[in-house]
Amino acid sequence: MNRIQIAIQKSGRLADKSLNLLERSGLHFARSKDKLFWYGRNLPVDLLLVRDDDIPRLLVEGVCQLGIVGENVAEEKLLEARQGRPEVRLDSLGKLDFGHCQLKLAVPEASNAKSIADLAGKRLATSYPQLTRRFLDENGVDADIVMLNGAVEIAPSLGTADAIVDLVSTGTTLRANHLKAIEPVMASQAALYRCPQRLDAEGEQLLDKLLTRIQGVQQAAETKYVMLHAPRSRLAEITAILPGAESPTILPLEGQDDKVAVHAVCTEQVFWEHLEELKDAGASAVLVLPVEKMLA
Ligand SMILES: Nc1ncnc2c1ncn2[C@@H]1O[C@H](COP(=O)(O)OP(=O)(O)OP(=O)(O)O)[C@@H](O)[C@H]1O
Ligand SMILES: O=P(O)(O)OC[C@H]1O[C@H](OP(=O)(O)OP(=O)(O)O)[C@H](O)[C@@H]1O
Ligand SMILES: [Mg+2]
Repeated sequence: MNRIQIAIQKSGRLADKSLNLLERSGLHFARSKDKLFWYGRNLPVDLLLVRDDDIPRLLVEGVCQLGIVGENVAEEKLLEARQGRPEVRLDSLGKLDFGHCQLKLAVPEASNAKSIADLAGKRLATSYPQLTRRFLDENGVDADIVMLNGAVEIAPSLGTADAIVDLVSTGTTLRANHLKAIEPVMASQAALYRCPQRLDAEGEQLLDKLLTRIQGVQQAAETKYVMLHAPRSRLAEITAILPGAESPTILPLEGQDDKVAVHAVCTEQVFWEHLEELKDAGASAVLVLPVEKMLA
């Protein structure tokens, strides 16, 4: 059968987490430091390490069958490709819960602008001209877009733009450049995409298998195995506190009639607040363990 190629970012914000996710999904690659192609050792699945901007096109053209890229880049490149070919598609297989950021409209701290409407006729610097144009159009505002590939945040102080549309996470970059965000344009995180072309039956089966594994790893990341001792009389109260736990296992404790052991798979995040509530409800010996893999 043909091998499946997965495209991920070679280096940058998404690189390590993308590779880590695939490795935790049981894919092993013959790593090579300089090469852009890592051969899959245990499954017919290889890795292509590229600039993130190239990933959407590799998928659209079917050069790669799977890819991990920020929704911001996928959407920007899709809008760009659709200008010449309106039929172009890219199928998202789900968000991956890393690489969280927001594309935001920001202006100099001293500016009076409060919204995009206040920037009519002005210049907006961005690396995302398509998303910025769509945002302008949606708001019925006309403004000039100054395309910059990097260092967008210095455009206002250089006098080449009046505002920027750029990625923000902690806000440190904006603050360091005396800018303030005034409107969100798009929320983004890393997502898994597939090529729009259908593969042969074997290829589709392998894609399904990979997707199930990746979802299993993601679900396991949120899931915790909780073990505790509970007074029999407060069992209902205690199990109700366990977040996302369906039918916990109740086990007897040797020599103790009034206490039982409770084991539960919590599919939602377990916070310190939950543990404090459990303790207040009479639970003791509470253990929270990570879950490595899950298969429903
Ligand atoms: N500050 C941030 N916090 C979290 N995620 C971010 C942040 N900045 C960017 N991202 C996400 O990570 C993606 C990659 O960001 P990065 O800065 O590594 O891109 P790049 O410089 O374009 O890399 P490349 O060299 O691959 O083109 C972005 O497109 C976005 O989805
Ligand atoms: O709100 P913050 O937490 O400061 O994050 C935002 C910054 O992060 C990204 O750049 P990155 O640091 O990845 O470097 P780059 O500009 O070289 O891509 C983005 O382009 C912003 O500049
Ligand atoms: Mg890039």
